[in-house]
Amino acid sequence: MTAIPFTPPPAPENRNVLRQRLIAARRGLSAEAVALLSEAICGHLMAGFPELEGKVVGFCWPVQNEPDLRPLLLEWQSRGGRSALPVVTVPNAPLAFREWREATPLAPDRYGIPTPTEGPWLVPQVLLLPVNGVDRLGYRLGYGGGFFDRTLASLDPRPLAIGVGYELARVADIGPEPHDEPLDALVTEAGITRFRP
Ligand SMILES: Nc1nc2c(c(=O)[nH]1)N(C=O)[C@@H](CNc1ccc(C(=O)N[C@@H](CCC(=O)O)C(=O)O)cc1)CN2
Ligand SMILES: Nc1ncnc2c1ncn2[C@@H]1O[C@H](COP(=O)(O)OP(=O)(O)OP(=O)(O)O)[C@@H](O)[C@H]1O
Repeated sequence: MTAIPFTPPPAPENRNVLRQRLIAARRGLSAEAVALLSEAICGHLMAGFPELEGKVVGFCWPVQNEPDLRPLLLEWQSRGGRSALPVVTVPNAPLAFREWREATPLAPDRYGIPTPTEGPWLVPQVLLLPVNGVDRLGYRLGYGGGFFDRTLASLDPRPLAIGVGYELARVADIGPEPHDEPLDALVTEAGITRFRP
């Protein structure tokens, strides 16, 4: 009998090991690589999701080599769209979102992530979620705060959830738990993966 190669999903306590490994791999990318990969991701989003350009789109300020989507958000703004950045009000709660424009003042939040200090609070119709890891069914590994799971579970209607990340974030199975909210689609430098219609 031939052995079938099979990597079992991580037990919940090993998610942090996987998360740290994937974050370290991304942090190993050069600034030049991040710029090229980010451009490719923005191109796929622009071409593949034309319906987003007039919407309220939540995204994340790029930290730790996350994809830089700012040029795309500015382009959508010029076409009538609005952009929003997450604001952690309290841990263990859904994220709030505040409008971001080029002139919006930002200050580091408790994690050091630049966050709007003024401007209207918005409800996103679409969320572009950075992924540290993502599996074949569209389950995502973030930083372990559970913020986006809580946010997706709390918003009605649920926003379209599009993961953004690099091919190096793909794993077979993150071992989803009941609270994990799957992505609708994933965009990497290689293109678009749709997980549900
Ligand atoms: N760029 C960016 N902004 C984002 C997110 C993101 O994924 N990327 N978030 C996506 O949700 C939210 C922030 N989520 C975070 C969750 C945990 C930690 C973190 O470092 N946790 C520490 C514990 C720190 C503490 O509790 O004081 C840890 O896990 O070691 C950071 C950010 C909102 N802003
Ligand atoms: N809807 C929810 N209600 C209550 N607790 C939740 C909910 N979603 C997630 N959690 C809790 O948040 C914690 C972190 O979850 P998880 O490891 O999936 O975070 P993550 O998706 O990697 O992080 P993030 O979304 O902040 O980037 C878990 O302990 C989980 O119990």
